[in-house]
Amino acid sequence: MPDAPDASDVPGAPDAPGAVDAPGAPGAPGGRGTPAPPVILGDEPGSFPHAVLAERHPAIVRQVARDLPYDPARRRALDALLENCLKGSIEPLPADAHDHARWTAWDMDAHAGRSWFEVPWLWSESYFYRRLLDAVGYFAPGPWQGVDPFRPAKLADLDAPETDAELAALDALPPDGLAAALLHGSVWGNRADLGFRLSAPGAADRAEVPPLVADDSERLWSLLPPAGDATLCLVADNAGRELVPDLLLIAHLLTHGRVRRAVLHVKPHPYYVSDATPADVLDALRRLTGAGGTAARYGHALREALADGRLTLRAHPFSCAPLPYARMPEDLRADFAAATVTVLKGDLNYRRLVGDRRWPPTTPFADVTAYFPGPVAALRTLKSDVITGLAPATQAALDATEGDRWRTAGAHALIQVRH
Ligand SMILES: O=P(O)(O)OC[C@@]1(O)O[C@H](CO)[C@@H](O)[C@@H]1O
Repeated sequence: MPDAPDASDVPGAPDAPGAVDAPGAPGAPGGRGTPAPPVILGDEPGSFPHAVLAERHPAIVRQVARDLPYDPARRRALDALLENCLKGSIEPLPADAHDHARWTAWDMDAHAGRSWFEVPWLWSESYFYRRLLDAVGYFAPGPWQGVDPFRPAKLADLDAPETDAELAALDALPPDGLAAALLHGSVWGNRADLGFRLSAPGAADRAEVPPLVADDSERLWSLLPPAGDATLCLVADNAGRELVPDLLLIAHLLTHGRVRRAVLHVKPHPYYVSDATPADVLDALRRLTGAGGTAARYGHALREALADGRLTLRAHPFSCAPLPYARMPEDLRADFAAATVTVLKGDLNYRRLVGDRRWPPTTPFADVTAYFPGPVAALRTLKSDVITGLAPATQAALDATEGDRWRTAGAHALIQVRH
């Protein structure tokens, strides 16, 4: 299902290849004189990025082959992808691929011919999902066109009994605590990431409501005063049990007058297993309206807001780009610039926001996001090495008690805001 061209298809667009990815390049996140450290690659055996390429991706291919009755040709293509990712080199998209020009603008030629482990990890992960969609026939005319290979896993998650319990719990919350509870629900909902659970089974349940390592929630609320005129842009991450609390938060803000208009960005096609697409938004709305109580009320409020234009859904091609947001195209930049605040959900969006680099954890969040065209907030559980904005004492305490594990285990979270 070809998606619409975006500004980055235009030669010379501001996100031209190489513009800001090179360490220390002008305009690289790091702004205000903070030199940019090296971009993270997947080439170090034993490292988290290496394990994602060598272990998580094969597990994802096996899951997809198990979950849907693909025909022999599709299965051979999945096997070939696996072989290529582990032992081969990156092959460019076929010249007639609908998004060939876009991927060319997104550095494809620079990385073709190299091992998947030797190019920026953000790039190789993203390209893996693009190739996986090719293997299952997602873009090609035929019976599998537009069939989400991750839909069985996403629906199982959405329909899990835990979701019923979470939705019913809403009715027991005191009205004056609802906004804070929904914000925290949205943050911790980010643990419901199906790719992550494949390689860290049980991780999402292990920690007992662990503390936030940074909490700028007061700053976030100050941007959204009651009876204000705010436009909220929320860049979603996962479907199912993360999208449900995200939607509840949006519904609450809209119905309580803290936000006049909301824009919800989702992915134009399946990505990183559980990332939300427009179809997943409809599934989540169905789940809400069928639940009863506050959840159903909010579900109906969201349907009305979509219908009358107070809530807009976007599926921009750059949402599936293998690049940092510093290279976003002009139309997306304008969207974010028009928002009172843009809330970016999840680990991958965090990596793209600050740059997928080995930042010292105490690097100021405001510095690395200075390029962003308006106030920006990150709501994320920690599932990869990238981190900025920690107080020195927080980093010291985490290192002392957990070694390096706190960075990737999904047991900590953060709310960071730059005005
Ligand atoms: O963006 P999300 O859903 O919070 O997390 C995505 C994730 O599971 O995938 C990447 C590794 O593949 C990491 O950034 C992170 O662990």
